[in-house]
Amino acid sequence: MADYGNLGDVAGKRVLVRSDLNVPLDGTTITDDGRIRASVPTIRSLAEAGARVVVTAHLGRPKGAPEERYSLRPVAARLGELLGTDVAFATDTVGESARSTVDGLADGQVAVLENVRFNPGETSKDDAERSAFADQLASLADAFVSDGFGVVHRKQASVYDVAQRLPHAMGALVATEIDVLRRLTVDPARPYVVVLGGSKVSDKLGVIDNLLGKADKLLIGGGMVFTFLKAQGHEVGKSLLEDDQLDVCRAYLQRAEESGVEILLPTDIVVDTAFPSGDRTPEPRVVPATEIPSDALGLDIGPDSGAAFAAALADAETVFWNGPMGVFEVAAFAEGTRAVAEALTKVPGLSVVGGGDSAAAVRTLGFDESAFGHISTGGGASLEYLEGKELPGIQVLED
Ligand SMILES: Nc1ncnc2c1ncn2[C@@H]1O[C@H](COP(=O)(O)OP(=O)(O)OP(=O)(O)O)[C@@H](O)[C@H]1O
Ligand SMILES: O=C(O)[C@H](O)COP(=O)(O)O
Repeated sequence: MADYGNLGDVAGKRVLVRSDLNVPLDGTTITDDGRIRASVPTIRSLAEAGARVVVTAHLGRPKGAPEERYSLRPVAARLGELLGTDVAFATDTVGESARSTVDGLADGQVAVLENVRFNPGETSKDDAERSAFADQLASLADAFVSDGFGVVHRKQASVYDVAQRLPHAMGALVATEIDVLRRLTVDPARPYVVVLGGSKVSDKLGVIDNLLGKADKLLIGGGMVFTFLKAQGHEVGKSLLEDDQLDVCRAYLQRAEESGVEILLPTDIVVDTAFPSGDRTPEPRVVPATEIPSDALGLDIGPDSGAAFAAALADAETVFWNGPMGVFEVAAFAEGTRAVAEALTKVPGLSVVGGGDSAAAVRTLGFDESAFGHISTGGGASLEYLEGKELPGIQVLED
């Protein structure tokens, strides 16, 4: 029998799959298809089991109305290439096109619906509006499979409400992601080292609060560094800074000292006088982290810091890394990220890379994905999991 988890035999059934196909695009060119590839196994196994697979997903953050640049059409085409089969595409989310596309599916065929965020009901904070949209989505299917791990922290119609309306199951990707992240929260093998970077500073400070009680070492790079350096009384020039988080950073440094957790900040920084853009040739300079000139901004951790971070990772049994160490998209500021990625490939224990940009960095810098224990498709979702927050898209499956 063609079983899919607790859904039983799915042959001939219309199965709505929520995937996270939110990939970076340059025009209509997909610059990193990692999330599409990660979504393939669940879609393929349902199709092979004879289901009529209806994929719903978002791309970017459109404001509840169609916008050509956020169309999933190129993503559906790439999915078809990866599956090695034609994938039908509906030009709306739950309208005429969606209905006729789903009606036209034979057993084992796959369709992708247009960007679910083109409908204002998807992300609405108004329960009635979200419910009405979820009713329409649910009417397109007989069962629901939740496989968009990157979006399970969102209480949105296609993630949360639709699961309340249909027999549902957790997809293989979500199950794998949760399994790996659980190993980071429940009795992780030690030493447990966490590396944090990137630019969404205030989003990520919350995770530090939780990790101070769990990790043995915390390595901080990327745009997060400067709020910490400033909190220690150093000048940071024009670097990324969240002034309203200075007290929070000071409190973390204090708590780390009291609880014996080692927080490693970079000792040298690669600076430039302007953020890289257009044709301007970067003019990188390495300066001590405590002496960032007033006209400069920090764009990467320096070589000494890269080596120190690598050394701190050398004996790690568990590592979680989120957020690049610098503006890795520009070669002059990619070396810190490369040093950390390289070190992660050598750790003796479990290494997890979490976050859309971190995963893209690893791939664009040419690392083989198999050199890492796990590359998570979730940025915000994996952080919220590690923060100990309840994820609505998981909780609804367990209810
Ligand atoms: N010193 C810095 N100053 C400004 N931006 C930086 C700095 N270091 C890294 N970045 C930028 O941070 C961005 C990635 O940060 P982000 O916090 O979004 O990472 P992520 O968690 O891996 O991704 P996502 O949240 O999309 O899953 C990159 O585009 C990089 O250029
Ligand atoms: O890119 C992500 O982290 C996920 O696709 C979720 O997207 P969102 O932050 O726009 O909800």
